[in-house]
Amino acid sequence: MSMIASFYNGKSILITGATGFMGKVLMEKLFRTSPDLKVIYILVRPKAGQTTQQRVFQILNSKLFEKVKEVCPNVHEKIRAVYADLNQNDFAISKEDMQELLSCTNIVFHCAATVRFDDHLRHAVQLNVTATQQLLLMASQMPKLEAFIHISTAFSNCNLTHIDEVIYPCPVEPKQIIDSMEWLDDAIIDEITPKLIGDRPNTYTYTKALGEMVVQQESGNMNIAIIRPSIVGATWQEPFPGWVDNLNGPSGLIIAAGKGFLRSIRATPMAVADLIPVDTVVNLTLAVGWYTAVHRPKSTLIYHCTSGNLNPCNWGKMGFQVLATFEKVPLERAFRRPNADFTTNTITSQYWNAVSHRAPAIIYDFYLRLTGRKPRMTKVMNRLLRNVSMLEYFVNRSWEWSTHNTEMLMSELSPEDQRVFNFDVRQLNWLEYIENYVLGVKKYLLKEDMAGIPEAKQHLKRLRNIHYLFNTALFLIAWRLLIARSQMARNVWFFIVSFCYKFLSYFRASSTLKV
Ligand SMILES: CCCCCCCCCCCCCCCCCCCCCC(=O)SCCNC(=O)CCNC(=O)[C@H](O)C(C)(C)COP(=O)(O)OP(=O)(O)OC[C@H]1O[C@@H](n2cnc3c(N)ncnc32)[C@H](O)[C@@H]1OP(=O)(O)O
Ligand SMILES: NC(=O)C1=CN([C@@H]2O[C@H](COP(=O)(O)OP(=O)(O)OC[C@H]3O[C@@H](n4cnc5c(N)ncnc54)[C@H](OP(=O)(O)O)[C@@H]3O)[C@@H](O)[C@H]2O)C=CC1
Repeated sequence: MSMIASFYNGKSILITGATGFMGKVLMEKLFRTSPDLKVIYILVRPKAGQTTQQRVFQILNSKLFEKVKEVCPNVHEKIRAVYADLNQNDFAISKEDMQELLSCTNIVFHCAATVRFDDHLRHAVQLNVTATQQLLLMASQMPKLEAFIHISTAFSNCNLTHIDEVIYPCPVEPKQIIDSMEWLDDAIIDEITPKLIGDRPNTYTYTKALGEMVVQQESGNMNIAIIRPSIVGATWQEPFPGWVDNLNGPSGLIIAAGKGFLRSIRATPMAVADLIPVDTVVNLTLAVGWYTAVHRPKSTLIYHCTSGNLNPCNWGKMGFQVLATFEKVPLERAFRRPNADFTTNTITSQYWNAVSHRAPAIIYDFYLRLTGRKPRMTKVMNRLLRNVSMLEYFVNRSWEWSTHNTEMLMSELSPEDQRVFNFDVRQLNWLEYIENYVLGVKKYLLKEDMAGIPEAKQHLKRLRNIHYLFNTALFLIAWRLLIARSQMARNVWFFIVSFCYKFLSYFRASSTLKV
């Protein structure tokens, strides 16, 4: 049997961020491979009109958990949702719940974070730094704690190009930042944010770097490890290929491209697309949890969970495969036909934004107005382009992450564990993975029915015809205007017409001679 799977049996595990993309896959794998685990405590807040219990119920009844229910039919009894808000003091956890968590927890997986790039620094610090500090304080009071696993990001040091499995200090100490957030007002924070984040592109990467420093400083005697995944994408294999349930990272752009909203992007085709499937990240996380608890490394080990140095794929190849998949399985009700132009030039990119994105949106809004409906496409397009501009930093650069610790861990696993908790990204076939990713976006994220594919293809044909018709009409109008205003255009027109006439006469004469 797998050593890692049996390690988690009988354990009480605390997960933050369990309602998130990665947290759900982590829970699913734990229940499926270690159905005899004692309990999983999850810190959940009510959201979107749902109580914590309703949220858990919804997760357990989702497609992702179908296999779990076969292996572990009493999964509902093994999950304990603890009301908690990581933005509040002591996470607003009740005294009784806190007592239970402190006395029972064996392993902590800290996944919760704000992953928004444009979050206000105060909020990002609260969640990614202060909450991490508070959780470490809680963990230090857990007598049965065997390991604390912190999920960071490979981009926490994206201001560097070569990144080792070490913690790089930020100029200002996290404690100072936490203190200053308490008394500075929003306007001053806005003013100092660019200076604080320095050459990082956003508050997310900066606060995740501060979070790592906090982990290092507050580790005390605990067995701690940090995992740094790169861009987390849909599942590769488990529990089934292509599962994804949020718009982060490439998923949102795949939809925007498939629906024909986004047809070009400022991106470097040869830059490495460091995607990593979410099940690979989860397998590594569970292996790290086991290794950290059992082998108790002397220092805090950092594990890069990246693909670029072992099995690189680039954005050009990815865009090509996304488009190829949309040829076979198009999305329904596309706005325009999918296309993926990559340009590295800012002026060309602005030109395409005007011609290929904004102009069609304006024309469509004009059509909506004419038909008595409310125009909305320009607004949607502006928002999309703003969002895309925030991702551009990551698609125009390549990074090198060293993966010594991750490779060391792989060599420590038994062949059975290497199979059950596979995180060897060298085995990943990119073309197959991207195709499944696109299919997953269609099925699980957009909830589109595969039976609608013929209609979607028909719709794309109609869009192609409209496109040809529109271009022909545009050309004729432009030509007509030109002829009316320019003698030279008239001469060219006369030349073309007489040439065609002569050619036709010659053709007719030669065919008459043959008869
Ligand atoms: C020609 C084209 C061809 C393409 C072909 C395709 C080829 C492939 C090319 C691929 C290139 C990929 C590049 C990826 C690079 C990623 C690098 C990551 C590196 C770091 C990795 C990490 O370590 S970090 C984790 C990742 N972190 C994010 O990736 C957050 C980003 N993102 C935000 O920072 C915010 O998103 C941002 C943007 C501020 C907007 O913010 P925003 O407010 O304008 O828009 P939102 O997205 O919030 O919301 C808009 C509406 O979507 C609804 N919605 C929101 N989220 C939802 C959810 N999860 N599920 C359901 N629905 C959701 C929401 O409810 C709104 O709906 P409504 O309007 O009705 O309310
Ligand atoms: N996705 C990616 O591409 C990458 C992610 N990572 C890291 O992986 C981890 C998980 O990311 P991912 O699953 O994608 O992120 P999600 O945004 O999907 O999930 C974030 C989780 O944090 C929880 N959370 C946020 N704020 C609070 C709060 N105030 N109180 C309680 N819970 C809260 C969310 O709960 P709720 O559902 O209530 O909002 C959710 O469960 C993060 O640490 C992230 O930095 C690293 C690299 C890449």
